[in-house]
Amino acid sequence: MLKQIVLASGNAGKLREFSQLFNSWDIEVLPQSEFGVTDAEETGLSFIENALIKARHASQVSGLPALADDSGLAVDALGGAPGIYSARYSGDGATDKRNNIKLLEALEGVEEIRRSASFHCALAFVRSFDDPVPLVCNAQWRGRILSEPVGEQGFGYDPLFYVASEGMTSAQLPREVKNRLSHRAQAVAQFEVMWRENMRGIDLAGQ
Ligand SMILES: O=P(O)(O)OP(=O)(O)OP(=O)(O)OC[C@H]1O[C@@H](n2cnc3c(O)ncnc32)[C@H](O)[C@@H]1O
Ligand SMILES: [Mg+2]
Repeated sequence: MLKQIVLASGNAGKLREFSQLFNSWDIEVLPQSEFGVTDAEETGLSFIENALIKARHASQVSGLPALADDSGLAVDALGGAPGIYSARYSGDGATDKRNNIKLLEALEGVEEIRRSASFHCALAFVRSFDDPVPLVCNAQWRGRILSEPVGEQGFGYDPLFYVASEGMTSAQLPREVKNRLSHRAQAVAQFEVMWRENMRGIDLAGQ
């Protein structure tokens, strides 16, 4: 039986990674745009709260179970900023490029050893919009912010995020390597364990 869940995101970079990360699953993960779901207002104060808001919204509009990702970059020297505001960091009309420029400006003059940072990813899965027992996972990926962008792959802050174990930025990593190491990959691995424990034998919204 093919099970469908809605992926509550409008971010093309995330959607691409999720389609690779869920490639071997026996569920069909469809982007929210296919169900006419528009972006929810992210009013939470944590990645987890925002992930739940987005998942509940997508489930309410589509009538299907939904999975949402709320993620971002926390820079230690900036007290964890931009954090949950990563997508909106450069204000109205924010783009990945403008966000990266703003980050470089904020870190100007900060020495290499103090440029540590982490990507965070919270995933929330709800069977229905009012699901009282959502599945929630949270993971992080440590790195360091460079002084200029390097690499063409990935999206968002990837060109500035240096991964010491690989000796390159996450925008230089082959996609299968990012999909093994990243905050999102780790959160999906946690989600897979929860899914196996919780969803065995449970029909998704009667599908
Ligand atoms: O809310 P949705 O619709 O999913 O799309 P979004 O782009 O607004 O997503 P978020 O609210 O979760 O904001 C995530 C921010 O963190 C950045 N980000 C998240 N994961 C990333 C990754 O793997 N590589 C680079 N940047 C990432 C991304 O570029 C955004 O600026
Ligand atoms: Mg968002």
